[in-house]
Amino acid sequence: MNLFLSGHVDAGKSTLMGRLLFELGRIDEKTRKTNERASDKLGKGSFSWAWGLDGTTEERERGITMDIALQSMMTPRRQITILDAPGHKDFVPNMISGASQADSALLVVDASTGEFEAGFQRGGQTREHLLLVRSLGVSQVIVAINKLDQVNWSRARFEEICDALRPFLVQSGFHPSKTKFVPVSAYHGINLVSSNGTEADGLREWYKGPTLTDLLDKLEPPTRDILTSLRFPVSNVFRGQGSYLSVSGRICGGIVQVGEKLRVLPGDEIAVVKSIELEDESVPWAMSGANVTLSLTSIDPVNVLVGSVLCPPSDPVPLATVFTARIIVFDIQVPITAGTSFELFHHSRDVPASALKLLSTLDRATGQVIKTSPRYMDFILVQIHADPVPHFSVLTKGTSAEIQIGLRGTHVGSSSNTVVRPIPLETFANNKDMGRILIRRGGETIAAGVLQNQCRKPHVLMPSL
Ligand SMILES: Nc1nc2c(ncn2[C@@H]2O[C@H](COP(=O)(O)OP(=O)(O)OP(=O)(O)O)[C@@H](O)[C@H]2O)c(=O)[nH]1
Repeated sequence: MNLFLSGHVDAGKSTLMGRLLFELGRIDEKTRKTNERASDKLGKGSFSWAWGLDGTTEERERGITMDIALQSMMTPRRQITILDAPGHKDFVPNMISGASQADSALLVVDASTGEFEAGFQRGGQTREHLLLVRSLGVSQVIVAINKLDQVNWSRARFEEICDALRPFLVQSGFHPSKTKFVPVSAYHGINLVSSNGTEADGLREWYKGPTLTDLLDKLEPPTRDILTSLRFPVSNVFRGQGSYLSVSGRICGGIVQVGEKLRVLPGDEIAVVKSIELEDESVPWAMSGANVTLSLTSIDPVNVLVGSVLCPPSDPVPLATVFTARIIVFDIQVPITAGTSFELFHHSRDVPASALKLLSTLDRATGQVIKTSPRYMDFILVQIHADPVPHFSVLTKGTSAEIQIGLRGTHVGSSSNTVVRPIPLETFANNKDMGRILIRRGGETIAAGVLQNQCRKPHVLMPSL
C-alpha cells in the first residue's frame, strides 16, 4: 500500500515516521544514535527522529520536509510505502505529486494547545491536505492525534479534536467507517506499536483501543487494474547506474516488464526498459499500484521529463490542449469565471491553463446537470449589477460544474511567441488514477476535478497575448 503522510507544518509527521520505522526495526540503533548526535550538534536535538526521513542538508538545517521522501515498512500484514509530504505551504505542489501516488492517508495533527486550531483554521494545511487527498482518490484516512504528552494525555482534548475533524472529514467525502482516530506521542513512541511502559500510564487510564500499527495493519488493500494498458507518469528523473536514465513513479495501470519498449509522451521517442527496481530489489516485472524505478536505454534524456507518461507504443495516452472536466470548487473568495487563469496539476506536472467555458452546473451529490449553456450576457449582467446570488456563470465556493479548460502557452527561448504544448491526458472513465486534476491559483488550491474528454488539437504556435 502507498500511505500518504500529511499534516500541518511541525505536526510531527517526520518524527512519527522516524520513530515508527525504528520501533518496527527499519532503522537500527546505530543509525538512530548517529542521527541523535548529528542533530544535537546543529542544536536541533528535538528533530533527531525526523532525520530518519528528512534527508537533505537543507531540510535538516531548516527542520522541515521539502520534497516527498519515500520509505517502506512492514506491519504484520501489510507492506507499506510511505510518502512523507511537506507540511509547509510553499511545498504544496510537491505534496500533490505525493498524494497522487497514494492509496490511503495518515494525517498527523498536533494536539498541543492552540496548535491543532492553527492547522485547522482556514488557510491551515490540515484542511487543504484532506481535501486534496480525497480529491485525488484516497478514501481511507487514519488521523494520528500527536503530542498528547504535551497536554497530559487529556482525553477531553483528544475528543475535542476528533469532534472538530469528524464533520469536516464527512464533508470532504470520507466515509465515517473509513476514518479512524488514534492518540499518540510520536516523540516518546507511545501507542505507535504498543502502549506499554510507565510513560503511557496517562493514556492507558482511558484508552484501550488499537495502536497506530494495528490500524495500519487493517487498511483495506486497494484494487489494482492490471488488465488495462500500462500508464506510468514520471515523478522523478535522474541519472542511474552507468549510462542509463532512471525514472521513478507509480504505475497507474497495467504491467511493465524488463525488455519492453515504451513510448514517451509527449513526443515520438521510444525507450527500452533495461531494469525495474521495486523496494530496493531488481524485479522482472511490476504491476499497477507499485512505486518503481525504471532504468531506460535507447532514449535521449532531454526527451524524458517529470510529468512525461510512459505507455505501450500501440496504445498511447491521447495528447490534448483543450478538454472538459467536472470540478468541485473549494472554499474560495474570488469566484471562477470564463477566462480565469490558473495552474493545472496533473500528477507531477503543472502547467498554466484557463477556464475557457463554463458548460453546466451540477448537483454535487448526484452529478446531475442543473443548468446548461450559459449566455454570455448573463455573465455581463452579473458583473454590472454585482448580483450577490451565486450565478451559473460565476463558480463560487462549493459549486460543482463541468467546464472546458485550455492550456496556456509558455514562452520558448527569448522569442515573444508562446507555444501551447499538448499534454497526455486520459479520461477518468478510462483510468481513475490518470483522470484526476487539481486547479490552483495564487498558491491556493481552488478546485479539484476529473477529466471528461479531450479535444485533440494540433501542436500550434500562438502569438503571445
Ligand atoms: N512533545 C512532543 N514533541 C513532538 C512530538 N512529535 C514531534 N514533536 C516535535 O515537533 C517538532 C516538529 O516535528 P517534525 O517531525 O519535524 O514535524 P513535521 O510535521 O515533519 O514538520 P514538516 O516536515 O516541517 O512538515 C520537533 O521539534 C519534534 O521533536 C510528540 O509526540 N511530543
